[in-house]
Amino acid sequence: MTPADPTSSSAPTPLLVCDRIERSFGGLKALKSVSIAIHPGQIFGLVGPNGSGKTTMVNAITGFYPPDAGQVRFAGRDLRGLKPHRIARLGIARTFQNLALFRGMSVLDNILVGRHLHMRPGALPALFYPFWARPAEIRHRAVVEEVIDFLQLQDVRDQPVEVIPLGLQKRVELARALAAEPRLLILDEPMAGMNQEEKEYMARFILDARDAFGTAVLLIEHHMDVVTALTDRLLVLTYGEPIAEGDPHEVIARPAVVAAYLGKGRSRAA
Ligand SMILES: Nc1ncnc2c1ncn2[C@@H]1O[C@H](COP(=O)(O)OP(=O)(O)OP(=O)(O)O)[C@@H](O)[C@H]1O
Repeated sequence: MTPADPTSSSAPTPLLVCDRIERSFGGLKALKSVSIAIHPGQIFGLVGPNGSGKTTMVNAITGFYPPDAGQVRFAGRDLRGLKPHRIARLGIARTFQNLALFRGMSVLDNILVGRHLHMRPGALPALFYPFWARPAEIRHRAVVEEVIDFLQLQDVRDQPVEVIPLGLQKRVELARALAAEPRLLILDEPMAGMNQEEKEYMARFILDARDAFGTAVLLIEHHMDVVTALTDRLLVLTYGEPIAEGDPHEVIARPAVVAAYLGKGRSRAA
């Protein structure tokens, strides 16, 4: 552990701060005063039963459904009013609960899409292509090649993405997100539908990505074995409300959390 241990919630400056986020859909309060602080290099777990507000929280952070109240700060910057692509450009990449890959495109091209945030199309770069745009393109390709090596996707790089197994498709989504060189990676159920071996691979890649690039991770996941193995800190939501937060092993044993998962009402943890 380093002096400013990123896995500790007491590390000095959080990368992401969500302060008392509220979000409603019509009469439904999907998020009720939810706060999160994630530090650089930390893997932060967000769990809760179906419909508890996890994806809504991700959408509040990434600007897809801006909060009705509360504040999101990333790297010291207030994200209020920013469009999703601007937020992404600040260094937040996400994967989706349901795969959002481009069918008909190769694995390589799908991963290249992750670089588009860093591309600056325009007449001027095109005019001075050999001097200006070409070096940028070489750099984009180099980053993508590095990610392909890192996630061991060499064997399928030229295949149409829809023909490879689901576990590998999920890995391609992770690759596309990593290709953006994010400071915060948001993974919405990255192991859904995977077999045990695929889950173990994905878990290893998430840990390796954090270790290699120092990326902070917000992980939404239903598999509790994965959550306790990977996360440094855990927040549990039920009906849009935080009911427990802290050390993952300790949190999942709390009676309120057990009750929430067993559907035995909405008792609160201290
Ligand atoms: N665009 C929307 N319009 C209306 N209601 C929505 C919308 N998005 C989410 N909700 C509602 O908000 C609540 C929280 O949904 P959300 O998808 O955030 O839960 P979740 O914890 O991610 O669930 P799951 O584990 O099933 O993915 C649910 O009651 C859901 O029906």
